[in-house]
Parts: sequence; C-alpha cells; structure tokens
Amino acid sequence: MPVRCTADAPGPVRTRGILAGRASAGRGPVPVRIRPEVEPLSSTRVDREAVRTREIAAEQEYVSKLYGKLDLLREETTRRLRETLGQTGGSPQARTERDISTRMYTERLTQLSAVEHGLCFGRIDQDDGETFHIGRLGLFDEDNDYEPLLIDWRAPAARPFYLATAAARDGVRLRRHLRTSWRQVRDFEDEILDLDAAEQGQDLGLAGEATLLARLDARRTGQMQDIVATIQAEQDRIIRAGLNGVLVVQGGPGTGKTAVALHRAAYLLYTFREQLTKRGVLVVGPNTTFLSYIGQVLPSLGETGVLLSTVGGLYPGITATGADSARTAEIKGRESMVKVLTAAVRDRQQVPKDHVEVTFDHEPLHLRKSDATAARAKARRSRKPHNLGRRIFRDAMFEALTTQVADRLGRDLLDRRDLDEIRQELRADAGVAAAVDALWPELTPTQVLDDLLSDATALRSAGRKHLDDDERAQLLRERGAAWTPADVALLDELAELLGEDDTQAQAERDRQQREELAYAQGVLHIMEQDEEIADEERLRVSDVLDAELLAERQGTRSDMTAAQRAAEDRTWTFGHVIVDEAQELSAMAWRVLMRRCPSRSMTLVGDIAQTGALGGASSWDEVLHPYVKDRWKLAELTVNYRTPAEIMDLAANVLSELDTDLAAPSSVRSSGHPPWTREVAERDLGTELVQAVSGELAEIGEGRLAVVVPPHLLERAGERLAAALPEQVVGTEPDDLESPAVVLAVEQVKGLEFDSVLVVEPAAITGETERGLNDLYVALTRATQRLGILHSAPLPAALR
Ligand SMILES: Nc1ncnc2c1ncn2[C@@H]1O[C@H](COP(=O)(O)OP(=O)(O)OP(=O)(O)O)[C@@H](O)[C@H]1O
Repeated sequence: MPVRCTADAPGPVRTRGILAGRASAGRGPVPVRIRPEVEPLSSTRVDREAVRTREIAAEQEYVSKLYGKLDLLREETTRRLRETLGQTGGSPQARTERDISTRMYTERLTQLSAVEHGLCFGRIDQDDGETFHIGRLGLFDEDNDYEPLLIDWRAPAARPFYLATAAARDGVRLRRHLRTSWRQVRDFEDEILDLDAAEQGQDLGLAGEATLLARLDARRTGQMQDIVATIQAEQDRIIRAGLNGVLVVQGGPGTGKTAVALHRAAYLLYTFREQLTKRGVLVVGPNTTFLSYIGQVLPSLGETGVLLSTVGGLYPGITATGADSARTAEIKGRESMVKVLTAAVRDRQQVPKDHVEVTFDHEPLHLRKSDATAARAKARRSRKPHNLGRRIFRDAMFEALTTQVADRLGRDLLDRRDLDEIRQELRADAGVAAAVDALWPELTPTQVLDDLLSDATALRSAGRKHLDDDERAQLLRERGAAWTPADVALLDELAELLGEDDTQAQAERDRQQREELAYAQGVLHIMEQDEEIADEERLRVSDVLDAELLAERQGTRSDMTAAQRAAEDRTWTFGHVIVDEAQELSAMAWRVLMRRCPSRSMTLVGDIAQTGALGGASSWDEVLHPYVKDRWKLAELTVNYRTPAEIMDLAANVLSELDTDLAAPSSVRSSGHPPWTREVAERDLGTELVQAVSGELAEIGEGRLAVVVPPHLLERAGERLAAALPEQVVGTEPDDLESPAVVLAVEQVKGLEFDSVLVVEPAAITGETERGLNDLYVALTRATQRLGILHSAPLPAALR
C-alpha cells in the first residue's frame, strides 16, 4: 500500500485526471501516480512517517552540501573578479585577457546569484543504482574526478526527469520532486515509474501531481514565476526542439506557451551558447505590461543576455507613447502600407515644373526639368534606397550643371582639369547645392512619417492607390504627435526605404575591424605559445575562443552583452527570435521581425483563437507563407494549467461561437468555485462594482484581482474604485500589476493571470470590435481561481 508523503497537498483543488488522461489520448503514457489516501493511524503509518523524516534529513544533507559548493564557487569567483579589477596597466595582451576575464567572472557571478532559490528541485534514481539530482545549474566535484553533484535542468542527462513515464522509463526507476524553501528541504514527493518495484511494496510513492498542483494553486504575485521544477513532457519537447527553422507553438489559454517560450530561450542559450551569445536572443511580447510581468523569469534561470522588447520598442531612439484606435492600428499594420510609404518617399524626389533658377558666379544657372528628370530616372534605376540614390542624383545634376557652365564659357576652350574645377566649385556653392538637394533631399524616417501623417495632401498623393477617403482620415493626425507602436513598424520600413548614407562611417568601421582581427590573431598566437609551454593537457584558449570572437569582444570592451548592443542598433540581427502572443502582430510588424532574423531561427507562440488585433493573424500559414512558404513546424499544447474547469467550461461556449472547430484546452484542475454572474441596473453599476471588488478581495486574501472593463469604462471604473477603496490600493495603470486589484482593458490583460477576475459589461467588450468575441475569450481565461461577471446590458449569447 503506497503512502502519502506530502505534507501540504493542495486543499480544495481537485485534479481532473488530465495528466493521467493524456496517456489514453495517445500522447504518450504517463507514470502511474499513486493517489493520497486517508489511512487510519496505524503502526505502519507511523513507520512511514519515520521513513519520510529520514528521507527529508538525507535530502537536506545533500542539498546543504550543494549550497556549500555554491557558496565556495561564489567566493572564488568574487575573489578572481576583484583581483582582475584590481590589476591596471600592462601590455595590450594583458589588457585583453583582463577584459575577457572581467566579463566572464561577472556573468558567472550573476548566474551563481540567480540560482539561490530552488537550487535543487529534483532527483532521478536509475535502474543501475545511480542517482542524479537536478537543479538550476550544473555543479561538479573537482576532488572526485568531476563527478556531477547537480545536473543542470537543460543538460541532456536531465531529460528523463521531465520525460520518463511508466511505459517509457528510459532507465529511470523513481522521480523525486523536492520542495524547498530557501535552503531548507520541506518535503518531497515521489513517482515510482518501475511498477514492479511499486507493487513489491516500495512505499515512498506519492501523488505525482501534488507539486504541480501546489504551484498552480498558489496565490499570484503579479510576477510570472519559472516552472523549471514541473515542466511537463509535452512542454519539454518544445523547449528542447532544435535551434533552426521556424517553430510555431499553438495552444489555448493557460497551456504554458509563455512559460515554454521563456524556458526555451534559457535552454537554447545553454545548449548553443557560443552561437547565441554573439548574436543574442530576442523575446518579443505584446506590450510593456506583459514584459514587466515576465521580466523576472529569465534572470531567475540565470540568463540575462536576452533582449525583451515589444515590436514598438525595437527602433532605437523612439519610445512609442501614443495610442492608435483599433482601426487606425489595423490600417497602419497592412502590408499595403509598404506601397504607401514607397510612394511617399518617391513624392520627395521632385523635378521642377520647368526649371529652378540659381545664381552661380554672378550668372543665372538653370536646374532644368529635363536634366532633373534624367537624373531622377538614373538614381531610381539604381534601386538604391533614397538616401543612397541621392548621390547618383546629385552626381548627374552636377554633371548637367557643369556642362551648362562649360557651354557658357565655351566648351572648346576647356580641358578636363577645367571641367573638374567647375564641378568642384558648383558642389561647393551653398546656393546651388541647396537647390539640388531640395529636389532630392536627404531624409530621415521620422521626418517622412511625420510629414505624411500630418498632411492631408501628402497622404492623398501617397495613398491614392491604397487608401480610401475614410482610411486617410483615420491616419491623419497632428504634426509632432506622439509615436504609436504601429508607427514604429512604419518607421522601420522607412529606414529601409531611405537607407543611411554611412559610406564613410562604414569604411572607418571596416578599418577598425581589420585592425582588431589582426591584433586578436596576434594575441591568440602569443597565448597559445605560453600555454604549450605551461601545460599540454589543459584546455587551450583557442579551443574556446576564436580570433573573430576575441576581436568582437575587443571591440566592445564596455562589457555590453549582445542584447544590450542589439538594443542600440536598428540593423542588429539576432541568433534566435521568440515571439509571444504572435497572433497579434500585423503584417508590418512581421516585416520588422523578419528583418531582425534573416536566419529564420524563430519560435512563435500564440493562439489564433485569442487574436484581438484587427490586423492580427487568422492562420499561421497566412503569416508565414510569405517568408518561409510551408517550411515551418507546428507544435501544440493542449492542457490548460491556469484556468479551472468551471471557468473553462464557460469560456468554451465563447470559443465554440467563435469557431466550432476550435477545441478548448482541457483544464488540469477544478477550483470548486463556479463563475458567478450579476445583473444590475445601469445606474447602480458603479456601486455594485465597488461591492463586488471588496467581496472578491476578501475571498482571495493575499492574491491579485483584475477588473476587466470595456475601454470606454476604463477611466471611470478606475477612478471610482480608487476613490471607494483607497486602502486596497486599486491600481489603474498596467504597471500596477502588483497591487491587490487592478483595472484594465482586455488589450492590457493579454498573457497575464490573476487569482480572481471580474469582467464588467461583457456585451460592450464583444461589441467593441470585430474581434470582440476573441477579446471576451481572453478576458474569461485570465483567472486561476475565481471569475465574476457584472453587467447591466444583456449578456452575450455565449454567456447566457
Ligand atoms: N509545467 C508547469 N508547471 C507549473 N506551472 C505551469 C506549467 N505550465 C504552465 N504553468 C503555469 O500556468 C500558467 C499559464 O501559463 P502561461 O501564461 O505560460 O500560458 P499561456 O499559454 O501563455 O497562456 P495565454 O495564452 O492565456 O496567455 C502560468 O502561471 C504558468 O506558470
């Protein structure tokens, strides 16, 4: 008879057998999980308690040893870093070595600090008697032939911890989950995969889902936590999928897409460190609220070299503080905007009606229509971006003007040197240069876009083929208005269309790079010679560092990671790009991301059923075909770890109204709290809302509540609640996620979760845009425990 060894199995939570059910669903068998049972107090039970206490003590001893090792490593690394920083002067070679060491020790210290909490969380016992502990990083026993003390969760040896099942044990006899608090082992639970052993009376088997359920049922804090200790098999397969190509992860609400995406970033950086450290990894989220919600996950896994950004944050120097209406954002996000922008740029390449007169050398000179037309055609034929084509236009114009001056002076009397001189003088003449430049000016993206969006005539001209009157009216705004996220994709496109005439800067960069490379090769050569003399066996510098990498590090002595450098460089291309809530991106946003990832090494996670943006995706194929045709892989997540069954049943009605073919993910647990609905008179909505919020806050204690309202009620509801319940710290800004209650519009709750969610006026949410039902589906699926619906207007059919 198996015993229950968990002290704190979750109370009201009931598993729905989903985990076990997956075996029959054909997704691979799962281990037999031995359920907790209530037993009469007997001598057997007392014995088992004693066994349990002994096991905890043994684990504590081991875990303490690991922390001891961690402390030693920290001390050692700190000492080395201090020594390195204390050194000054020396040869260029010594300085290079110092820079490399400083960077290495700093990164190592960050990693060692990040793993303090939950250092070791699991163990696997193999058939051959070997036992491995699994944790947040790898630790080895140097005094014992580098025997592993702790296996990094990302290492191949840790895989069975996540994947082994009773039917496919992979040599694993038992899997143990450790529950720790700081450095203390509080409890453990075992899954016996070797059923023969279990039947023979091995009595340390536990309810396998308890650790997972305890995690899922915990109160939310406003910050996403890592799931490293409880990654499920279907998630593990995605996390460890290969680096190359486009992988789409489709999954309903709460299936762990965000969690998987972030753990995949950590896994890829661990496994392909050299490749990805150079180019960096970009994680794209839908808005800054979401980014701050997930911001702690990667640092807690010891990874700091990832750039987290929205698409709107990818243009250095621009902060998108403005907001567009859903319809304006949709228009700005259309692929056809490329043509509008191209036309806007072409509109800036002008020819005079007849001619422009300037004075040169006290004589009138004509910039003629025919010359300008020929120069423009030549520049356009080159297909160079506007600012690079400008050189061709200018050359052609100055050539025509030189001829004009030469004709006036008498061409036959002039030789080549005279012509060169005239050309130089023309170029140096400010008046002439200004007149030529006015026809084909040097432009910046912000200038072109601001001019275009604030000028009805410019919009009419550029948009004549692609925008109707109403659409142009939607785009028109004040000159100098704040940039919006949708504008950023337009600016990025314009940067491509305009190009940057950086010929001189590039030549200087190339020269520096050549010098650095030559120098780095020299340094490596000297280091190698020293090492050969010192120790034949030791790992050589050149084994871990090639001249190119060394040169790159040389060039960035300021200790910047690839992510930091990437944030400052619009043209940076990443080693891997991960996009969360990928269904929301517009065609223009995809163009930005594809430019940042020419290798197409990408992970895109999202849910087509949750698409709220009018310009968002309705199928993955439609998004990806233009870039990779059908060369992309699809992985699906099917289990909902967030939303309890009671709430998901309700949300499923909305989903089936959206698309009868879409299946809601199966909830892994139920909470025992059926969702409630309350109809109130419109005039009482405010008072009832205050009451409902107080009631819910009392229910969830330390947890978090979100009040999700239609955009037009956002301000009013926020003010009302903040005034009525000041002591509850009702946040009204997305950045207030950590306050007990926060009032948000649907767009802002995308990707987030709360213990309790109160949806106000769902009919107004569904009526807001064409994607209103998708929005309602998102709002309903944010709760981990409780859901309430408050309304004065009749409920949408799906909720009745
Ligand atoms: N294996 C796991 N162990 C513990 N918690 C998990 C696991 N998988 C998912 N979760 C938890 O489930 C919740 C939902 O996960 P996540 O936010 O990643 O889902 P999602 O698919 O991105 O949802 P949505 O599409 O609704 O934004 C989170 O609290 C996450 O930590």
